[in-house]
Parts: sequence; C-alpha cells; structure tokens
Amino acid sequence: MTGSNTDFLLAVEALTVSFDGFKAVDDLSFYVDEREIRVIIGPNGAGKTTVLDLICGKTRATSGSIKFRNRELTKLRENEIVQAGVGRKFQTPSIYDDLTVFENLEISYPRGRTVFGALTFRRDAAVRERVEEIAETIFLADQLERRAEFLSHGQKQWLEIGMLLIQDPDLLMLDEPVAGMSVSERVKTAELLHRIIRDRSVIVIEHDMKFVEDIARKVTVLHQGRILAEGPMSDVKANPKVVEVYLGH
Ligand SMILES: Nc1ncnc2c1ncn2[C@@H]1O[C@H](COP(=O)(O)OP(=O)(O)OP(=O)(O)O)[C@@H](O)[C@H]1O
Repeated sequence: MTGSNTDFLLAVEALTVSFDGFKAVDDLSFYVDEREIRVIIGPNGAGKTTVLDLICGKTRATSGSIKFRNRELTKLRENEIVQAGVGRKFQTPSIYDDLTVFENLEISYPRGRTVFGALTFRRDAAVRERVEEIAETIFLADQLERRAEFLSHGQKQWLEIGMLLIQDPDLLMLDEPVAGMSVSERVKTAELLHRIIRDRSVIVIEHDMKFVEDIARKVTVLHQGRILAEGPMSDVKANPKVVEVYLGH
C-alpha cells in the first residue's frame, strides 16, 4: 500500500514521474526522519533535482505519494507546500542584490507577503531579533548593512539559506549548496548544516564527495530514477555498483 501513515517527517512512496514516456523518477521510495541530514548523490541525469522538484510541487508526480508529517503533498500547490513547512533552495541564489543583508532577511520574514508590503511594515523588535539571530547562524552578523551584491559567492548562498531559515521550515532542501565555494566556505557550510539540523531536517543534493563525507550520516544514491544504494557513507562508498556508476568516474 502506498501513502500509509508513518512516524517519518517525509515519506516518499512509489513516486514516479514520466516526461513523454521517459521515467525520470521511477517507483522511488525513501524516508527522512526528524532532524536528519539526507544526502542524495548520483550521476548526471539520475533524477536528483527532479525529486526535489516533485517534493516542492514544481513538478507534478505521475503516480505515487509524498507525505510530509502524514500530509499528502502531491495534490498541493507550491505555496501551500511552503506553508506546510518545506523550504527549497535552488542552485542560483534568488536574493535581492540592491537590498542589504538585513533587508533581504526582513522581507523573507513570514509576515511580509510582497516586497512592497514587507518593506513598509514596522521593524519591530521581534523581527529585528529574529533577523539578527539568523544572521549569526549564517555567519553574516557583521554584514547586516551591506548590500547583497557586494557579498562573496559563498555569503550569497548563506544569505539565501537564511532567507529560508527565517520562515522556519521543518524540511529544508538544498541543491548543490557548495558549488563554486572556496574550501573555507565549504567547511563553514558543513558547520551551518549541522547547526540547521538541531531543529529541522535537511535534504542535500551534492557532487562534492569531501563535503558529503563531512555532513552525511545516511546517503541515498540515485541512478536512472531509482535507488541504487542507501545507507551510511562508508557502506555506500564500498558498494561496487556505486563505484561503477558514480564514484569511479
Ligand atoms: N521537465 C522535464 N522534461 C523532460 N525531461 C526532464 C525534465 N526534467 C528533467 N528531465 C530529465 O530527467 C532526467 C533527470 O534529470 P535531473 O535534473 O533530475 O537529474 P539530476 O540527477 O539532478 O542531474 P544533475 O546532477 O545533472 O543535476 C534527465 O534525463 C533530464 O533530462
């Protein structure tokens, strides 16, 4: 039976999506616990991004179930999925270059529905406090008045993560968060993810295996829309099938 109730934060069951008959995700099932970091790896075209697109409602499933706290997501619209507590960061940061770090975080605070509305609401103490707390978490506490366009590539990525965190999602999904980052930024991003999972779960797609080893407890390896292997990084690395299709390349 698919879509049964579970204790998992996220239960993906028998999920399939076909694009003109091609199954980019094929009868996929996996489960994510509360406060888990799950890393999804796999070769190009394995279906990793499509899985995140399905969870956040950007792509509609052909069949199968995605339950988040036992609530079926496959029938919800993207904004309803955000409101249910699922945040998604895409590869390209969608920050406002001409606003400061403070303003970028402030407009993402759940009260502001539009940029206009968000900028005109009173900066009350609660908002300021929350913005400062998030800025501290994302290593930007001393950059609050800086315009976002002047941040480094890594700082822009952290800012966008902060813009999601301020909405307090229970599940945060990140697509290649360390792509293009310096080594020191990668190390700090791993630290950031460990901070984030103190009170939420994270799904990360990543190709950088050093970074994966720094953050991963459980890894799901996708290949041709299906699970090739799943388990602790040490097991996955030693799996001959994973070496053949992915790690050996
Ligand atoms: N909207 C779409 N229409 C048609 N085909 C699609 C669509 N989205 C994805 N695909 C195909 O589905 C397959 C899986 O793509 P996906 O982007 O999910 O892979 P990926 O594992 O994220 O790869 P990469 O590591 O290169 O980002 C690819 O063959 C891709 O061309």
